[in-house]
Amino acid sequence: MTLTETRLEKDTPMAVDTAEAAPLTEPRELTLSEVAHASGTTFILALFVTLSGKPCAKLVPIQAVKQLEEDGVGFAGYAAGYMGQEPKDSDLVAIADVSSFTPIPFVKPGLAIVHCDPHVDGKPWPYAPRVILKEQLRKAAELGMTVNVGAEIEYFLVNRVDGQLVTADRGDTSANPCYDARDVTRMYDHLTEISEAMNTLGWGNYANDHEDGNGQFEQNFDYADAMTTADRVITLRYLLSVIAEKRGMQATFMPKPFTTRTGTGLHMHLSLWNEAGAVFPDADDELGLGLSSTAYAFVAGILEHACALQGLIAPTVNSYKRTGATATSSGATWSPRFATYGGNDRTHYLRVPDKNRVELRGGDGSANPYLAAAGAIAAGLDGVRRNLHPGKPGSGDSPSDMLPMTLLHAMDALEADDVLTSALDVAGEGVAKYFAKTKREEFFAWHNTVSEWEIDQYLTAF
Ligand SMILES: Nc1ncnc2c1ncn2[C@@H]1O[C@H](COP(=O)(O)OP(=O)(O)OP(=O)(O)O)[C@@H](O)[C@H]1O
Ligand SMILES: N[C@@H](CCC(=O)O)C(=O)O
Ligand SMILES: [Mg+2]
Ligand SMILES: [Mg+2]
Repeated sequence: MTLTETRLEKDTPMAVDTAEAAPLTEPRELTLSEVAHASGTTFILALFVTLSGKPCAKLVPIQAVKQLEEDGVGFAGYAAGYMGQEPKDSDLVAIADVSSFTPIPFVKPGLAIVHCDPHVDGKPWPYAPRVILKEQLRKAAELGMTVNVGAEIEYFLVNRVDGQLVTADRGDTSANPCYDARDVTRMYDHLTEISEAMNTLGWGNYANDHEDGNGQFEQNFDYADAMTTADRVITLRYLLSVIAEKRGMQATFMPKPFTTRTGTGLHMHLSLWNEAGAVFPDADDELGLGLSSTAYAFVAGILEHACALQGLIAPTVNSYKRTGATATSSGATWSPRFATYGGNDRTHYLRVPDKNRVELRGGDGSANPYLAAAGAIAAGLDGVRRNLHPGKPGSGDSPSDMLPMTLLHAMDALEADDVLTSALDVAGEGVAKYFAKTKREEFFAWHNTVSEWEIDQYLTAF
């Protein structure tokens, strides 16, 4: 649970005056208590994420930082929900990963977040999303590769008025609000507060825009290694939620909050790297995308496992109103219905914007970023190991490429897919079954609820 000085970014608030800490002859590892004290932290949110993507934390005062560093902090896993625990089970002990330590004084002066790995009885808990992603990164390392990921955070700013969901900016009602300069300006204080926070942290916020749906925004930050990006997605969702609340709004990452408007994606850009550098580019590519055979194999792996992967990157009932075979057509919503790939073309499941990366557009704001990255990497690496080829880019949609229509179809596909179930089952069987079972229950809970639509449709129909 330590951090080497050389990994600290100079311009982040956690940078330490190293002269005080140790001689500079060799990089030395900094402890949680050192980085916390050096950054003026007074309270730490020791945080882990459940399988459903809920951030859970205990607020630890600086006086107890040594205890957090040495023993972790305990949680009743069953109470957290969705962590594979029963009420009788031993505590989940969250062990801080100091490399994820992030001061967030923009929320409260002196506050920091540290992402933690839940353990049970001294061992990493296999139901913990961070533990699952770590295992997949270890598998990539066995192939001599590391994975970089860039994530795009889209969200709506909303309010509930008299039980109705409305956009927080009531003036934002244009038929095509995408990129509208006035909508961005009206939300200026919120957007710039988030932008400044990201840049203070050294994340490289480079754009903020109004998206395709009224009240929908996107705020971008630079890619990093897969684990860092997954942690940042969680941190940013948290920041967006609490900063929106400060202004009397709610930030929502729900995939499709409004039936008739564009949904909320979590696009993930992925690239592979080895000792020689970037693995994806290859100037000799005959198919014209500038990709190497390894990149094509990675693409082919994701396409082959796409239906099962949707179960991880589009994991709610609501997800299938944004994407999939029966959702509104792709041109209008920019979300895919078919598992296809192409060049710089946003109607595909996998888009290759340039020779350096592939963009996976199937995921949405309800995705757990650790499971989403783990699933995408497992699928892609399966293609690499088997040296698959995806065929020509841009070949049209065909019924055999259809993405799942509902969460239930996605769970069937997930359970039938050995590669993705083993990606979840890092310590043998259990997690994939548990995940699918819980998601099926979610599906039937929704299915068994009588909706307004049904009343309108059937009340006087017979
Ligand atoms: N080689 C790479 N590996 C992984 N991620 C990358 C790489 N190069 C760029 N990225 C990341 O890809 C993401 C691009 O997001 P951005 O929203 O700018 O693109 P976009 O997909 O064109 O947008 P949209 O889908 O909203 O039209 C950023 O997070 C960026 O840092
Ligand atoms: N909101 C779209 C993406 C829009 C875009 O490409 O910027 C989605 O659900 O994936
Ligand atoms: Mg974008
Ligand atoms: Mg995108």
